[in-house]
Amino acid sequence: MAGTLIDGKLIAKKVRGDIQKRVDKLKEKGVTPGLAVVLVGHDPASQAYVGMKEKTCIKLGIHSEVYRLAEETTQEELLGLITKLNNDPKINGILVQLPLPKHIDEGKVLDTIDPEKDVDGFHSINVGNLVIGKDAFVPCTPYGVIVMLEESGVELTGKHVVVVGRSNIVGKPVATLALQRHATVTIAHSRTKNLPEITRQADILIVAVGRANMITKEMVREGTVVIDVGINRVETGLVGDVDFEGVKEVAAQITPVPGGVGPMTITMLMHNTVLSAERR
Ligand SMILES: Nc1nc2c(c(=O)[nH]1)N[C@@H](CN(C=O)c1ccc(C(=O)N[C@@H](CCC(=O)O)C(=O)O)cc1)CN2
Repeated sequence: MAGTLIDGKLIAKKVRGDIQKRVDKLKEKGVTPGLAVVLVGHDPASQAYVGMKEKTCIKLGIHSEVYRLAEETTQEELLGLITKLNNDPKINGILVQLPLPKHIDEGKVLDTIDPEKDVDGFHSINVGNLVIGKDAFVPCTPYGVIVMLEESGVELTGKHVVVVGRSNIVGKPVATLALQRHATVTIAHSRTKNLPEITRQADILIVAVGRANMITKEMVREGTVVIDVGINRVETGLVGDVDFEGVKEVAAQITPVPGGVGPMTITMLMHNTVLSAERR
């Protein structure tokens, strides 16, 4: 292997150590941070992620409430629960697991969460504040990507960051965060022409498109740092958006799947929940 591995599990463990200290400090002051997670329906991957969030809260001593609602829950019922959680002093963070069933308006739900408890950073106010550089909750996966780069000694200033994918959850916010750190940023997407020509210009390549193994060795220049945000379930198990075996031969540093960005998502959620409790 030419490049070195960016070990998400190891970095997540280190960051969680710091979060643990902050939880302990809050508890000394009589404050227990609290996170409420709402899951609608029975998507197996979502159920697993919610279980992982609950387990991590318990490990860190964060109060955890999980609401598992039936697939046919109405939008009004869901908004009612969010309003109740907005007014609950035990709860510092509220997260609605995505994706939601089709009959529910995702934007309406996310904008009903109190922006001060919006630990996912998906409320329009937090999205807007992030873009203009004001105080905001930073969405967990993009935040995790930036922390991984920083912990791996990768400087962003002046670098060409190419983001493949323009989702609200990952592509757009990670591009914003890289820009704030003085990178030159290109966002590529499904309609981008000559994608390999663009990805080969990257110093740092961040891929979040949800298509198994779509970034091949030929699309990556020697010495690039490659961050794979994709999690795709294929017959052989979990794979990313990057053809790991091929690309690792040319990359300077690369994240694996699993064990790369994934563990950082839940870690940064814990960070945001503790931050919300500290702000209170
Ligand atoms: N409200 C939200 N919904 C969703 C988010 C989000 O940030 N907020 N992100 C994803 C899912 N997600 C957290 O919710 C998540 C995805 C992956 C992992 C993770 O640790 N993955 C492991 C593999 C785990 C496995 O075996 O499946 C890894 O990559 O090593 C954690 C959280 C969509 N929804």
